[in-house]
Amino acid sequence: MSEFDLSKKVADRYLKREVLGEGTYGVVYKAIDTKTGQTVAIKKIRLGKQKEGVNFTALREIKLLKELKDPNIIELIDAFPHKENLHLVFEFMETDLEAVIRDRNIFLSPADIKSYLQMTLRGLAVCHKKWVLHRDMKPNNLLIGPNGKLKLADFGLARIFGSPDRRFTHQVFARWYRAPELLFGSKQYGSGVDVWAAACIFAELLLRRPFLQGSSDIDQLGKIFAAFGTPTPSQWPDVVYLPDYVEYQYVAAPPLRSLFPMASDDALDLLSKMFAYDPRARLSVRQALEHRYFSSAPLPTIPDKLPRPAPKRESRDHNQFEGPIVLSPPRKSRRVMPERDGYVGNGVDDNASAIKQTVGENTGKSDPAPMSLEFSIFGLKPPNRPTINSADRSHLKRKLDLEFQYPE
Ligand SMILES: Nc1ncnc2c1ncn2[C@@H]1O[C@H](COP(=O)(O)OP(=O)(O)OP(=O)(O)O)[C@@H](O)[C@H]1O
Repeated sequence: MSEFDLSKKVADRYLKREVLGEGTYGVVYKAIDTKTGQTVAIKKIRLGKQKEGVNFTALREIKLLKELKDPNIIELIDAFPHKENLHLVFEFMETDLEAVIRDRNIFLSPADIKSYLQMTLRGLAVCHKKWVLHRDMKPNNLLIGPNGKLKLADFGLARIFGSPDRRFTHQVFARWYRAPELLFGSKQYGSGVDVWAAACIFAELLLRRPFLQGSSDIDQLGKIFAAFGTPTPSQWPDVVYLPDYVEYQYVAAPPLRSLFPMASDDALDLLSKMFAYDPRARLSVRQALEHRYFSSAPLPTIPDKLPRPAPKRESRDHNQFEGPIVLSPPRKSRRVMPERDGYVGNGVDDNASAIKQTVGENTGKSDPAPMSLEFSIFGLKPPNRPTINSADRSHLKRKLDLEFQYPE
């Protein structure tokens, strides 16, 4: 059986039901695993033709998810290439935190807010322990399962950190959740960017609306300064060295209590420390989890007692996708996601190319299908697709080895 047939065999295992939505990297479908009867979500990622003919985002997501196994991190059940796409099979989640926050029929008690924040930070703590930044923390990337458990999802932008000279792009994160060092162009940021985003999510849980809704990067900084005052040299000595730093007119900080009138003193204390300007002074996720806010009354609500909206995953194209997965042909044009609602999209290259690189060991759920996660990306060669020569191949493999090296 050819490798193409093998990947088709794996694809046939999943009975596609309906479109759940479309994100930056592709469409997400609800599907049934005909082998186990389990409902799953399949993220179909177009394999873009990038410099060396590989979509690094997709490979990165797989690699990261394999390393990050935790009750508060979405489980990657399977991954397989088929035709022009990479399919990532995740456990199915009913809703997400954005839907909870927006649902006006839901009352969130202080204990409920504490519970959602605690689960968010626990998932993040696992990422940071493994030297991984999430880098796209926002409420709709925090999925909620049938038992109320919150899980971090969408690691498409996440990336390894740790090496002191490793530089990153600062154009990550939905703008409203972006830390000030990113807005000032920092390229050597650390785990503090996720803590800032988690603080924005905490604030959003308290306010029931996004806290800092900038309409541009400059406006985002303006919103931050209006809330916390312009940073003083004693608060953030190194800010002046950041690439895009410009001096702003001094604005004094209003009392934090005036912005969060209903929050407890402990909640405000934690919030202010997660929102510290200087990333070095900002609490780490571990420290945040040890804050007395989590041990003082009221204790966090247990997940399955948390209020949740009715499952929002309704069928948009019901019946249209019945039957085994039928994959659409590759799109030829380059698609650039527009900015919407303060969320920053990423350009996605839709042209397919040969997939390469062995992805590695299985994520757990036993699956004898030979292409399941263990698939050799180097080996896949769908018909009429460009191939790569061996020089390109070894260059690419070296690059990927570097890319995926985790610090001890
Ligand atoms: N495991 C899952 N279970 C159920 N629904 C999911 C799952 N993963 C994603 N979805 C849903 O599929 C849709 C698209 O998700 P995706 O993560 O691709 O993009 P997004 O988070 O909406 O946007 P962006 O890519 O810009 O962050 C969303 O409605 C999301 O809630």
